[in-house]
Amino acid sequence: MNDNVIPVYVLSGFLGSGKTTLLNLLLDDAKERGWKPAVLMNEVGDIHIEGAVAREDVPMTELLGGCICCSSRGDLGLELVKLAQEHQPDVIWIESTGIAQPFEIMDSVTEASLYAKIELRGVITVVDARHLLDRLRIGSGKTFKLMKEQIRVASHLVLNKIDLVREEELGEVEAALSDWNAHAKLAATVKSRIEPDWVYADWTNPNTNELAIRSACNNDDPDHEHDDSCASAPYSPHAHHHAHEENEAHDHVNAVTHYLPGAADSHAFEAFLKRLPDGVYRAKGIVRFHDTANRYLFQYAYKETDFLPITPQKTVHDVAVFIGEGFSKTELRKQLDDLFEAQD
Ligand SMILES: Nc1nc2c(ncn2[C@@H]2O[C@H](COP(=O)(O)OP(=O)(O)OP(=O)(O)O)[C@@H](O)[C@H]2O)c(=O)[nH]1
Repeated sequence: MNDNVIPVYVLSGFLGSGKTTLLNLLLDDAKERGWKPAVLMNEVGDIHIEGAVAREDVPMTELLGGCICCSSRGDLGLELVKLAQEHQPDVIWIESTGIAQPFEIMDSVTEASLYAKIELRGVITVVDARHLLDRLRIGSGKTFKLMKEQIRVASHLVLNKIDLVREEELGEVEAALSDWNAHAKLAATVKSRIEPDWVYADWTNPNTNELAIRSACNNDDPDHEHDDSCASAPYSPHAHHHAHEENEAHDHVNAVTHYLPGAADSHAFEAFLKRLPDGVYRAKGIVRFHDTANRYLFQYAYKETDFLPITPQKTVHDVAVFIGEGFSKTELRKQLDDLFEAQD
């Protein structure tokens, strides 16, 4: 059994922005790398119309008839756990419906981390450049608000369909994106053509333990053509512009999943929760303490904490997850490691 943590990526973005196009590209790439991917899809209607993406070799779960962020939210977590346990994939992508609220999805993904060894590694939001431009000009409305929210929580922004806007218009949309989310990595694309390492750059492949970096935009490659896909890759001048923000970007966290190596002192842990920065909206996890007999399920929401003693019937891992923005992921992990020191 693969005992490593399975990375989960959420593909977000408004209806028709290019998420499925991106997913297809990522699946092709995964195949080339010899990875075993799995996909969780969600459609608003009752019938999934993206048959094009269905592949026999990729485990795929569909949540139909609702939006994963509301009616079938519990199902998302359950299905995710099932996918992880049954297939032990190397990576899971969740393609969310174009009208999903990203914070809610993150909440259910991190919830699933309590039951299976998975970790939310990124939220990739695909933005239709033309559509956003039109919405910017109107400047209000439900759709505009939702697009803004999806952009705000992204770790990666794919500004797609740039073939449909003029150069000066592109500048206008880019300015809006960096205004709403200065920390996300940004790539401007046609047909969502990114270089996948741009997404995986800091991900160590769980099966090989090697950093999964492969530069397809290598100019030494005799087959290399400097086409759109390379122009939109992180190695392009455009993306270099954002490269200096990369360290910061890691600290602009949407969600942190931290598997705990040992037990902590219960009072020290409570004090740690009380001291959590304001940017942490939500935390939960399964923890063990030196000074108590039980393991505990803890919940934290807007400064309120709750501990429930548990006796799991099945194997569950000790883990703590945090959702919020503008707090330091590195600092949080360090504090947790200090608290939950591994026992020999
Ligand atoms: N002109 C243009 N069309 C594009 C581009 N990228 C994708 N499309 C087209 O836009 C349409 C929607 O793309 P999808 O990838 O299905 O978008 P989606 O976000 O998965 O759509 P939903 O599932 O409805 O949310 C398709 O017809 C694509 O071929 C692009 O860069 N430029």
